[in-house]
Amino acid sequence: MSDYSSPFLNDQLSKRTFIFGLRLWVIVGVCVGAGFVLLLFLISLWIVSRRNRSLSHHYPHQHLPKASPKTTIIPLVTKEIQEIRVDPSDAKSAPQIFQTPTPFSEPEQRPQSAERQGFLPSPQEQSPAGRRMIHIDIGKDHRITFPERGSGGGGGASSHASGEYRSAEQPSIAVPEVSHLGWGHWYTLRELEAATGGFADNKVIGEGGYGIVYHGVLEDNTQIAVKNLLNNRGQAEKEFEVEVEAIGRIRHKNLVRLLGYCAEGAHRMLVYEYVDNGNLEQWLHGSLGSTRPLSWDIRMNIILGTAKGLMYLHEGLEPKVVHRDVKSSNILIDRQWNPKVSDFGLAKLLGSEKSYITTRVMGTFGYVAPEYAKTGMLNEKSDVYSFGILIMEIISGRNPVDYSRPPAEVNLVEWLKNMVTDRNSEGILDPRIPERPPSRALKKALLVALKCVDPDSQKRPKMGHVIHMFEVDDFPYRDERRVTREAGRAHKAHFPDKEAAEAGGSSSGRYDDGSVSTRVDGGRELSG
Ligand SMILES: Nc1ncnc2c1ncn2[C@@H]1O[C@H](COP(=O)(O)OP(=O)(O)OP(=O)(O)O)[C@@H](O)[C@H]1O
Repeated sequence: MSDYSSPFLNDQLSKRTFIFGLRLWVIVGVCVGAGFVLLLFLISLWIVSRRNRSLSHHYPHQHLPKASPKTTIIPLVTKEIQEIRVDPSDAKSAPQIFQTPTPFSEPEQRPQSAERQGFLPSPQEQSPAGRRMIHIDIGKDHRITFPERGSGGGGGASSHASGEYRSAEQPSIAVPEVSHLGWGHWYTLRELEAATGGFADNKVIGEGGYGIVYHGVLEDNTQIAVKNLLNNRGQAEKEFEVEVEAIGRIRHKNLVRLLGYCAEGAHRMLVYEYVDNGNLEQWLHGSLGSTRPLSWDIRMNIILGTAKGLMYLHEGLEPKVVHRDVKSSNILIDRQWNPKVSDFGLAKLLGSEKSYITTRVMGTFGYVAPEYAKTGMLNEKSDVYSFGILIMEIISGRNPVDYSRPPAEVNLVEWLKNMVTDRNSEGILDPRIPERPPSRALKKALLVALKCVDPDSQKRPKMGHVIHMFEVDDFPYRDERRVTREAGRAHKAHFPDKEAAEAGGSSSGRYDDGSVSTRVDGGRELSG
């Protein structure tokens, strides 16, 4: 059968056809080829349509410019996205997206959607040179372009900001040249060197636990404080990230504003607004205060402003931010005597309604809440405790712990409590305060301070309550008794055993306003 059909098939295929006299096998070959090409074309069409469908699923608003009001669009990128980072150590890394706390009380800053934020990465494209480009829109007029670095070459980023353009082909550096983050700037090392005279010694403002702080002036004459982190210390790099992510977007007139940061090679720097009137420690205990002591009104303004800054961290953000190192050197003062809380390096984000067990206890001796020091249990009430110590420091002009004083006065809380129980509130006042404050105002401030250092953290007021107590004018009639009662509680915070020993066979009775009196030391009365 095959012997017969083969020559027959050959004959048939070799016959000439009417199409240009071509042989049949040529026509068949052309048809098979054309069919194959058509098949490939259809397959590619199918793949493209599938890809489009998947994109429209992930980024629906790109294809739905006007979403129906009834349609809730949940973008892939969440509302909290505020920062994009490229890991300079990994040439192939994709931009990473971080979540940071969302301020509640600033609706105009609250991101409405990833679309409004302009954070949606556009599809990756091919550059003319064949390198992959990643474009990220970060605001109305801002776009960062990351060329993917090839194996041999350095990468860079171009930024288009309000007409400004920096070419991606500029000198090969390993990180973005200048970028406008959603909340601030990515500064280059070069820019910060230029601003600080090459990090000159005469530009050093001070040195803290995490690095040296320099004063700088940017090209546009903006004054800045550059904190150069010692990232060779394990903790500093971590603190850097915590600080950047936690406070980049936070805006409040009583909080020092982070303008941006620099991360080039091993360098890690934070760039802050420059606050130009020293810090509270310098005004209370340093040269600034000895030449021009702060008035009572200024001190009260500093207490109230600091309370407002802390209240914003605790009650105006979700998740809330616990400062963890409230102290006088972290309260900067501007020319209008407004306080600005600085140094969020110790800040740790907390989920609402729960305490956080920290990996290590941090903070500054003399300001640390007893429960925090003992257990590492941390919540915003630890800040309230430190704030209570700060009020005492501001009123008395004394350091929280001062070993140059007689033993009974070394600890500020103990000394202050003794002064209160001896009904000598006036003796607590910093003798350098030019004018004596009204007695009522002094007692109110002492009462609030003592409430803040209550040994029971649950009984400490929230910062919002603290502000209320300062602002309302209905200070309790029997204020003296309340102050001494709080003094008793404060004493227990530091010296629970000593208190019991001192009290010995103490007796107690109840006042008609519900307060309880305790007799100690053979007759001296503490109300509590
Ligand atoms: N934004 C700023 N504007 C002006 N001065 C600043 C600014 N930030 C910090 N300083 C000053 O720089 C110095 C060092 O500050 P830094 O916060 O690093 O350390 P610290 O608060 O003294 O100690 P710690 O690191 O233990 O908190 C301080 O004198 C501080 O007042």
